[in-house]
Amino acid sequence: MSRWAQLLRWHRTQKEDEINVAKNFTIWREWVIDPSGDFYYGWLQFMTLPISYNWVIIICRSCFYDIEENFLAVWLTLDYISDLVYVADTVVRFRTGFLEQGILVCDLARLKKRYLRSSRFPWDVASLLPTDLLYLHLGVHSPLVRINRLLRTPRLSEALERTETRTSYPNVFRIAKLMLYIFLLIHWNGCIYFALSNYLGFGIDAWVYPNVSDPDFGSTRRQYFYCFWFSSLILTTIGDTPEPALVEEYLFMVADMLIAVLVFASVVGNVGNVITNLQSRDDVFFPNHELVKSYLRSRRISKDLRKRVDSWYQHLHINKKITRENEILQLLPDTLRTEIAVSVHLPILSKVTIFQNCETSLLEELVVKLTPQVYSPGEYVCRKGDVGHEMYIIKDGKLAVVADDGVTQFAVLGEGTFFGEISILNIKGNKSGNRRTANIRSIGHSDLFSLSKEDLMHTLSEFPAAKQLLEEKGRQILTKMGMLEENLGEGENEVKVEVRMQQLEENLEAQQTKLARLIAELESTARKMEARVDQLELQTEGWEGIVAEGGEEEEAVERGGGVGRRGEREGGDGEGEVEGERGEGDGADGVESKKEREVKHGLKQVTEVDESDREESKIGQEEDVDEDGAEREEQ
Ligand SMILES: Nc1ncnc2c1ncn2[C@@H]1O[C@@H]2COP(=O)(O)O[C@H]2[C@H]1O
Repeated sequence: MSRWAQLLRWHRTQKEDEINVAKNFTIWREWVIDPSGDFYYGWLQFMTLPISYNWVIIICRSCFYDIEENFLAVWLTLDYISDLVYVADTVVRFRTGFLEQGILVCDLARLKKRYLRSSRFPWDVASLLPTDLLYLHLGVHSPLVRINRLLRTPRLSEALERTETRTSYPNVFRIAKLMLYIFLLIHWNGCIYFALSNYLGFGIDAWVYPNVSDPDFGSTRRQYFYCFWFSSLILTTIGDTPEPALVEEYLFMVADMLIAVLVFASVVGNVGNVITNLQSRDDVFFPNHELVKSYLRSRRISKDLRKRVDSWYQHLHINKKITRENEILQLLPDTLRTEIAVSVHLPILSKVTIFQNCETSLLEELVVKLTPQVYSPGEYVCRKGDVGHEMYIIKDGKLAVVADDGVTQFAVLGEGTFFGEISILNIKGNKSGNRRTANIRSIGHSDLFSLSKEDLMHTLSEFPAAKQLLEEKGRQILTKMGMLEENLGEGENEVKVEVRMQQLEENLEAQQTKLARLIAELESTARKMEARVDQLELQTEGWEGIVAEGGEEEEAVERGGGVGRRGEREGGDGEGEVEGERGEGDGADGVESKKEREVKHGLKQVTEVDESDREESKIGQEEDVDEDGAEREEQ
């Protein structure tokens, strides 16, 4: 039974292994390199080795036969290792992704197509051509056939560029890069000098390399270092080289001197650049001291004040304090700037008592608005009676709340505390309004963060709890100083009564307007009623006439023998209503007497007037109800 179990387990592990292998294979097949990732960067760094090797060794082996012959096995091994790295680099090239609309393209077919079509591809292929096959024809001691390997140099430039952007010391790196180029140039020049000497004949004159049969100049090491020294004398324009005697020697010297001019110019330019960069970095980090100094001199500022300025500068430089952080970071996007500010300042801000329990979002909002400031010993940060424009948070140092004599200290404020909030918070009952309530003096050097009134109010408007805390602390200080209005409650009551009075006056005005409208309406209704009564009287008279004539007409119709007209006339209920129903008839049947029409018309008008009156009064009532309702709400 246990054997079966073992067999089963073995089978299961076998299967798992197979699955893992398949998985790894799939991962490899889909493996794409992010050009901004660490792997790619590491690979570029690695590529500098074979490229540098080829740059240094190929020429060296070609010119110094001893070096070539004595270490051939080493060179051949290194050659083919470097070739393998080149092949691997080509694979990396095929699998390096690129960004399309900000997204990394991982489609291998597209990556392949892109590389094949790129301008780099032919050069990479050329750098990998198996030119070593020429050894068969020229012999194995002809390393110059591998010169095509130098065509991978753009990879070296890419690696150096990447390092320059990544390193924290770009200026040091730039100088190192320049030195590397100069070394390479001197090396190549030294090698060519040795080859030329060999061609012309060692020791034929003072200019060429001395005779190699001389034991002092025969060793390989001596040969190389002599040539390197000679080359560096020419290329660094130090001179003091033996006079050339042959045309070839002159040509070599002329070419070298032209190159030397370029080298010298590029050295001076690059070093100058680095110094300027360092200077401009200092200018951005610290305000320009020289400029301020000359300004102070030209304005004949007192020695004492100038000394204070100097000591402030010294303090900044010695303690590496940066006062222009916001300016330095202003080119960064908001999110990055906030993150940097948070990581730099948040630990200090969260030490501040009032901000300790605040939400992180409030702190993050505040942190980007902080401006670092440095105060020297004895300097006043604010003076009593000044208008307050900002509050301060103490990052480092001690400050004293002092009396007007500048000596008597009421309180000492230390790291993590804040001040200057009272005059910017508009605390109710603050007798000093927006004026500073005290003098604040820096005891030693102090690092503060200032936060402008606008920024603080804007942030606090979204965080009322923090505002209350700040106000509470301010009120406590004001109460201690006796600068808070005590009859604040009475004052509030006065305000309330005034508001109530105003409301009452407004209500009264509204009522008067309404009354005037009602009176006007009443008058117009009375007039209409009078007119209606007159009309009714007139119509009643007409009515009587019709009734009298109607009897005669009916008699006449009956006498005519036609189909009679049945007329129904009903007397109204005092307001007068007439309804007529017509039957079928001919000729004179439908004829209405003039008087009858007049009466009908009159009655209709009366009815219309009556209805419109009713409508009006109804609307009037509704309006009244509305206004009453609104008024009640107001009250
Ligand atoms: N007795 C005190 N103790 C601590 N801080 C004070 C004292 N008096 C005044 N301050 C602070 O000093 C600041 C001076 O400016 P403000 O009036 O704006 O706000 C004041 C308070 O923040």
